[in-house]
Amino acid sequence: MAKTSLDKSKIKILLLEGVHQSAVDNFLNAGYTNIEHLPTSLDEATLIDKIRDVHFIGIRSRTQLNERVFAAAEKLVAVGCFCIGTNQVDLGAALARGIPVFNAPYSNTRSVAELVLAEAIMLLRGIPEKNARAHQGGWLKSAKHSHEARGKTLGIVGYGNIGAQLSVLAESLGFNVLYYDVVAKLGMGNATQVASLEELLARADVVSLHVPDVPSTRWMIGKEQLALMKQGGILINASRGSVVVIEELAAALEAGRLLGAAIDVFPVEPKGNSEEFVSPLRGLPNVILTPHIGGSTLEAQENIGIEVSEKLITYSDNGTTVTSVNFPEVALPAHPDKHRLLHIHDNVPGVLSEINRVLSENDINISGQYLQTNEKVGYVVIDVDKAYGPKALDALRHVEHTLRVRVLYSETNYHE
Ligand SMILES: NC(=O)C1=CN([C@@H]2O[C@H](COP(=O)(O)OP(=O)(O)OC[C@H]3O[C@@H](n4cnc5c(N)ncnc54)[C@H](O)[C@@H]3O)[C@@H](O)[C@H]2O)C=CC1
Ligand SMILES: O=C(O)C(=O)COP(=O)(O)O
Repeated sequence: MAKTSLDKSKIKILLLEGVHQSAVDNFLNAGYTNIEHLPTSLDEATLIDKIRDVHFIGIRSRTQLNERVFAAAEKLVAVGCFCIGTNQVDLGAALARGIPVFNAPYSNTRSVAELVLAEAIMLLRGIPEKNARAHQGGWLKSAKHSHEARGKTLGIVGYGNIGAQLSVLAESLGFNVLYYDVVAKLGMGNATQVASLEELLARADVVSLHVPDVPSTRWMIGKEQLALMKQGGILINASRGSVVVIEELAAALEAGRLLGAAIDVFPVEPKGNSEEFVSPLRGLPNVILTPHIGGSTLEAQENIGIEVSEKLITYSDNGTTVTSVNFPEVALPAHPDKHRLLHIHDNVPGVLSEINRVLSENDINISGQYLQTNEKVGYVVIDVDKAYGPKALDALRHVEHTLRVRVLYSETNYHE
């Protein structure tokens, strides 16, 4: 057996941003004991310093994993985003180093949808201002600008998991639902897709944004789009702070063009709970400001902790990459009597035949081989009956275009 193997207690796991304890428990139960669990994100310099000997990192939406961080992450095997969005990770930089990135695509979907629905009702009734006044001893009893949700039109921009979940909840309350998406999507219930963002903005009483942070959504709602919204319309953004030009939203609210807004995500967010939150929206009436807590419920966080840690453990133990957001997806059987080689390489012609030539030259008989590729990377998993000797491993590492080689030995679950 190769002595270069690493046992589970030596695999270092760094969990940032208060990832739920359920993740720590899962890692411990799976035999991974070298875990550092921190309540906050780290600034770039500290992260670069810390990540050098880390094998698995778990983050949420705040930690930026950019090219500079990946360049320092010499031992990094995989990344877990304990959230939905993965825009904080340079997925290309990870892929170029053979590092799969996982997330939790559904675990906080419901939490966001529930919050948005509640905010829509609160804003339609002018509750933020009435509530603030009452706390100050005021009494704003009036039906002016107060509306039922029933019969109003909710316009959902981005009809993915959250948008569709919101659509179902909103219809049950009596909203008519319209949605705009760049992809043709099946509408839930009676929800109807419209052909353009402009049409949605013009027809909706409440507009809610549920798009990812991608180039096409960056600053997609600014002065021009706000001007298309109905007089007295409502805007809700619990997607990403880069989607709305916040100064232009503040201007529309101040001018009385919009009745209200609920904003959970901001172009610049405080790094932690002790830093001041600065925004042109502060102090505006009928504006709900929340500190990026759309997905922050105990239920969601516990489920996310379990889901993402399981994906990292499965990849570590077995090589499966199913649901990775940047990597070829390979679903692998268990390998109790087999030694498993994970070979990650640039997706160029000839690499697989070169790998097989090395195996054949070293008299290694293949009992199972699984290959998936994406545009950039090939991921081949090879099960064999006898351990890979150091000579064969060395040759496999030197196959041209190799990005990374890992070995999972069957008897001891040793990893390289
Ligand atoms: N506030 C919070 O705490 C949370 C925020 N989020 C944010 O919500 C976003 C949406 O989450 P999911 O619904 O799970 O994502 P999803 O990927 O299921 O849906 C996104 C939808 O947006 C559509 N889309 C992409 N570009 C578009 C464009 N230019 N115009 C219109 N539609 C476009 C996609 O086709 C897709 O249907 C996440 O990417 C994340 O940034 C997610 C969870 C919690
Ligand atoms: O799931 C997401 O994309 C979110 O925005 C939630 O982020 P958080 O885990 O609260 O930092």
